[in-house]
Amino acid sequence: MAEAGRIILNTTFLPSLHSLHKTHRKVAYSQPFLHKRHPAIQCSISTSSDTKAAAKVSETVPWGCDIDSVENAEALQKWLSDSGLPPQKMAIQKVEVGERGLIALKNIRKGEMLLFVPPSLVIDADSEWSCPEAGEVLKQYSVPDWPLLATYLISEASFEKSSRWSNYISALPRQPYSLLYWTRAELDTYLEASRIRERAIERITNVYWNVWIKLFLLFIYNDLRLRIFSKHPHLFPEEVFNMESFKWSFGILFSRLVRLPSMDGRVALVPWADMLNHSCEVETFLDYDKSSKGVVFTTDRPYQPGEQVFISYGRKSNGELLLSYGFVPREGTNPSDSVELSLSLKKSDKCYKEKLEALKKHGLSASQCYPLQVTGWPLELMAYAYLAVSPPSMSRQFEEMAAAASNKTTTNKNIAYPDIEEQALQFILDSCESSISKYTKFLQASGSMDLDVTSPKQLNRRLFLKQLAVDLCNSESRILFRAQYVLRRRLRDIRSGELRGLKIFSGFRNFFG
Ligand SMILES: C[S@@+](CC[C@H](N)C(=O)[O-])C[C@H]1O[C@@H](n2cnc3c(N)ncnc32)[C@H](O)[C@@H]1O
Repeated sequence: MAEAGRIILNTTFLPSLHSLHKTHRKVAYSQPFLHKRHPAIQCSISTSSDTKAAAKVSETVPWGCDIDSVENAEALQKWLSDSGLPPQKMAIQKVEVGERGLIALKNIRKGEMLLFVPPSLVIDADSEWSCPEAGEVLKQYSVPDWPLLATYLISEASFEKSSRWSNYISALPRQPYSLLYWTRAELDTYLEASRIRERAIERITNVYWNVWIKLFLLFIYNDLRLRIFSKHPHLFPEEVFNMESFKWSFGILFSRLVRLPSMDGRVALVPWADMLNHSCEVETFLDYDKSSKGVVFTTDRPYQPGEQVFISYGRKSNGELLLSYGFVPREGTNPSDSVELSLSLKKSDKCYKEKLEALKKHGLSASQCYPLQVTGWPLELMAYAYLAVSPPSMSRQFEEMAAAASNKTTTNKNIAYPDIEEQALQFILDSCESSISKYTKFLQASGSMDLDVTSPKQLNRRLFLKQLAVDLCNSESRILFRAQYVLRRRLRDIRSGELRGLKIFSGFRNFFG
């Protein structure tokens, strides 16, 4: 699950998950159906109509809370303290950035260690189930961590108060902010200009619509249903384990799961720590501290009482943050922001076949996306542009260009062909401008966009989604405008002959510096 692995919080902690298991508090387990389970909503799978999809959006699971509910978070805080969380220098509060977050109660120094969530309060693949038979069955089928945890969360949620995690689950958002909750129609309408739309559709596809089943076989609901749930309906009743409840649990995992790279990539939910919001201005992340035996992080700036404390979810673009976590940082605040620029070979190219063959040899295709940043772009992008514009007389260099265009090869990327440099830069500029025109069209239309709503609640949601889309488009188009400016200037210089022959553009990584 490379994609899922890429979007989880950037952190390394907990030396052994088996040690977590050992220290788990003993709980009185309930037998399936001795306790009444809370059914999740009934739903059917439909891909046929956008109207149906839009109607389904209001359906939510019957557990969790409103995304900004502080009452449930306070109950969580109390339960955590009673369950072994040591006194904290922070408290959960409503915040301006991120709905709820952790606020400093006292002065916090730079370099101070905070949190100390003990292993017994961490949820991972070894956590004990309120319905142990269900856990056993998933283990028998060797279900990987992501779908296992998704199923675990639903199972525990359905046991309501009899689950030891009921206070935690009650404080989780009923509808996490995630593109998973955007319908196909909403993605089409709001993210028309951004490449992130395709990524979002892929992700939704991964989780619900089975198109990438070969790649993510064990990670999707249908696979679990067909292979496991249908064979054990008494343990996994469909009124609890259905599309809607999986959408919720995957939404929770995408936005709150913490990676444990030092544990061979194992993953965990860390109550309390997962109340920390992301800031692009901090570098600190969650970790396991062997001496204090808890999940901690070390501040990289001081905080005064009342200030919100942040961690980093990793160096991600605004699009990636929207995709996984459902928010877009303020424009210009994210140094890791990037936009994907799509480049394609021209079908009319006399050497189309040869170029495509060379690309395929290096794992590339006729269309490739490369990330543009406000500070520059990868050398691979320039190599692809050289290949795309090179004439038949350069066919012997196709191989070298294709190799340099691939980030899978270690060959020299720093190639330069002064004779075709102008065409290559013009080729990139054309792609940039075609992308810019899509953004401009969207941003112009967004002012008068028909939100197509039938209720005030739906209006709020659509306004919120539209604002996210506008923020993303503004930040992505800002990068494209910067690239356009630099490319035009460079072309003007080349054309006016000032730079011709000087070959000073061999290193493009710091192109904008
Ligand atoms: C790990 S949770 C953090 C706690 C969360 N704010 C809550 O109330 O449960 C991640 C979620 O917090 C929100 N979030 C985190 N950082 C944010 C930020 N910088 N701006 C806006 N929302 C943010 C997003 O909704 C994200 O999906």
